Formats: sequence, structure tokens, C-alpha cells
Amino acid sequence: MGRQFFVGGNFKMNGTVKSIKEILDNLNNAKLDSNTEVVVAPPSLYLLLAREHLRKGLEVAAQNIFDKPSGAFTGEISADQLKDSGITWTILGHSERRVILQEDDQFVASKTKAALDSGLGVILCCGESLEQREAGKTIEVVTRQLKAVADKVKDWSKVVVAYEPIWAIGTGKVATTEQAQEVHKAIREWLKKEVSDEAAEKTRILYGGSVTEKNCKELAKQADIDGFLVGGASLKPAFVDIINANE
Ligand SMILES: O=C(CO)COP(=O)(O)O
Repeated sequence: MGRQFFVGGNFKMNGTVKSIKEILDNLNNAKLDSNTEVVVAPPSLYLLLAREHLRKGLEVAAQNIFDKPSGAFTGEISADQLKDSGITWTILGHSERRVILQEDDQFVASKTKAALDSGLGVILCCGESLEQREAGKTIEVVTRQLKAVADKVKDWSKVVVAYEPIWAIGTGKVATTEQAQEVHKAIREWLKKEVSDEAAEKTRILYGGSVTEKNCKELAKQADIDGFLVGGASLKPAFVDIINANE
């Protein structure tokens, strides 16, 4: 399909100076598939450390931004500040922020626009709860989350979509290859209908949720799975095997 494979490591609120340096050293010294784009997202406190410590070619992402450029917003970080610090990506709309911190679709969309306007790449997360899946609402929920962004953002060339079913995150319960492929395909069809042919063809759609070195190869074979957003396993040496899943 010609889409470059993409693997993101979302460290979430994990790590210390010591352990993060160890994870980054492991990546720096590993033989990584040169056709795979690799981005790591440590907690914001460690973003600069990661940028300074990681070898060239490996990129750093924030786990969140605020949608204003600067000002009286205690505790927040802007896209411009990230750019200024050599951080080129941000994750947005992660379900942990949507659920625990009650971020709604509009806020996620507004942050996505702010990030893209500042020239950051965005890993835009979407995904349904178990309850929504069991009610047959998976595609409806995911496309509603994406539609809020499409209403504000026309150019998706720096957006990577991450489909992360909430019931698969941190649970060890990975979606089956069929379940993942079905939703990825639906997202691609939605992109074609609501954004553009080009967005449908070129946008990478990642799968996230209990991805490990054991299940990544099968998932990577699916036509519409263009990479992974990895939580727990990105903190371990086996993250390298996930990065190389598409070899
Ligand atoms: O939320 C995730 C990545 O953003 C997935 O987390 P796990 O890989 O730990 O299930």
C-alpha cells in the first residue's frame, strides 16, 4: 500500500530518569527496521531528556498539549513550546484522558487543530468501551470521535490515527486480527467519504491495546493496520521486536 509503518511508544505516567535512559539506550543500540517510523512519548517532564538522549531519526512525542499558544494556563504545555524543544509529535485524545480527565470530542479536535497549526504531527486516538462494543456501537463511536476533528481539520497529512479499543488497553485482552482489521477498514472508508481520497490512501491507522512482541506480527499483516501504539510493552526491551514487526 506504500504507507510507512509507524510504531509509537506511549510510556504514560511511567519511568524515572534512570529507567527512561535505559529504555532509550536500548532503542539507540538496537537494529531497527529503517522503513518504520518510531516515536516515543515519555511523561512531559522527560521530553527534553528524551530528545537529547535519543539518536537521530527516532522522534519524540508529547502525550498531550493545550490548545492555546501561551498564557495563564497553569500546568499546561503548548504546541509551540514543544516545537521549540525539538518535539515533533503529540498524542491526542487518548482514552485515559477522555475518560479520567473528561476530555470531550470538541476539546480533542481543538487541540488537534492547534498542534497541526504549529507543525506538530498528531497521533489521534479513538476507540470504544466494552459496553459500546457490546451494544454494536463501535464504528458509530469511533467515527463520531474522528468527525469532530474532521470538522476543524481538512489537511490530514500529519495525522496518524490510533484505534485503541478501551477494553484492550492494559488488560492483556488484545483485539483479534479480524476485530482490529474490521474497524481499521471502516475508519479508512470513513476517511474516504468524509475527508478525502488522499487521506484514505495515505493516513496511517495504528492499532493499540495490549500489543506485545507475541501478537504484533499477525496484526501487522492486516491490510489496514499500519503500525502500533504501544503502552506497557514499550517500556520493555521487547519493544524493539514490535518496531520490527513489519520486516
Ligand atoms: O493505551 C495504549 C497505548 O496508548 C495501550 O496500552 P497497552 O499497550 O499497555 O495496552
